Amino acid sequence: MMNLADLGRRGLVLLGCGKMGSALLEGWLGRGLALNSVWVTEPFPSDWLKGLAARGLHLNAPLPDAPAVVLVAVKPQMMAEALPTLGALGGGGTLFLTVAAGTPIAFYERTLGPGTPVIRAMPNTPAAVGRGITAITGNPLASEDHLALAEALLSAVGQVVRLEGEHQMDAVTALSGSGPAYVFHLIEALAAAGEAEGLPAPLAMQLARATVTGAGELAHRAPETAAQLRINVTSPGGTTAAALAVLMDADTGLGPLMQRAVKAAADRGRELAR
Ligand SMILES: NC(=O)C1=CN([C@@H]2O[C@H](COP(=O)(O)OP(=O)(O)OC[C@H]3O[C@@H](n4cnc5c(N)ncnc54)[C@H](O)[C@@H]3O)[C@@H](O)[C@H]2O)C=CC1
Ligand SMILES: O=C(O)[C@@H]1CCC=N1
Repeated sequence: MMNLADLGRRGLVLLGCGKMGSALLEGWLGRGLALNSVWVTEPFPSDWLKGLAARGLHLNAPLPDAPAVVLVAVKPQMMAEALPTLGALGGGGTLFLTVAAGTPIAFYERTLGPGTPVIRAMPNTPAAVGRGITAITGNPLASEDHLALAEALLSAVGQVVRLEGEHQMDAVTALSGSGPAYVFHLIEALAAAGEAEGLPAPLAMQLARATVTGAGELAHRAPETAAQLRINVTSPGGTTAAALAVLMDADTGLGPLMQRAVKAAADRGRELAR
């Protein structure tokens, strides 16, 4: 049975440590993972990573023979080049936990050998502040212990949900994996709209940013549904109702637009899988 103590003893390997790998690593180190139990393979290490290496993290060093977990966090486009370098760790007791969008579990099984436990996870960047959400699903070799270990690791940086199966992964990627970008773009669009109504740019951006983060925090904490929170802002015949008439238009509103955006992301995930 594998647990977090085992992870400290046998080691955690990160293949690729860019934005997502760093967000996860930051969360784990914050939760007490020892620097000397982490091996990172990263051709372009950040200054942050180099600083960690100076304090005991193994950076671009020979890997342990049988680490407890390999976290795969390279771009799908780099996968075919990067993953075979870890071929020797496949088919043994090492769990491969991958966050790459689009790359199907079958690819890892083909590259690492059929006896390899693989868990595919889709996190998002709010993990950097402990407020991510990650969806996971494993191959048949990923045991309940493996899933529990992945859950323990990923819950260090936010919520974790288990999927029915890999068939849900492209939709999840399109919703929560890419979703933070849609929200950041909402901040940009809201600020630009404020500017168009005559506000100076810095003030418009301050108002937009605080509004989105404040509303997000309220949605996080309040027991009411999102619909009820929306209704609470909307005075009959008032300003919000006028805006929502535009945003909730069945043909030209945010609903159909968001559907198109999420479908484009899910389609791209399916394309990357080919
Ligand atoms: N950024 C995000 O919001 C999310 C990203 N993901 C997934 O996480 C993965 C990484 O994405 P990001 O961190 O955003 O990209 P990134 O480009 O910031 O990080 C990828 C890292 O892999 C490194 N790399 C390239 N070739 C390598 C090799 N041969 N061996 C080892 N490392 C190598 C790069 O130098 C880079 O630092 C992707 O597969 C993406 O689909 C998943 C969920 C959310
Ligand atoms: O844009 C991407 O492909 C990755 C997956 C989810 C978020 N970023």
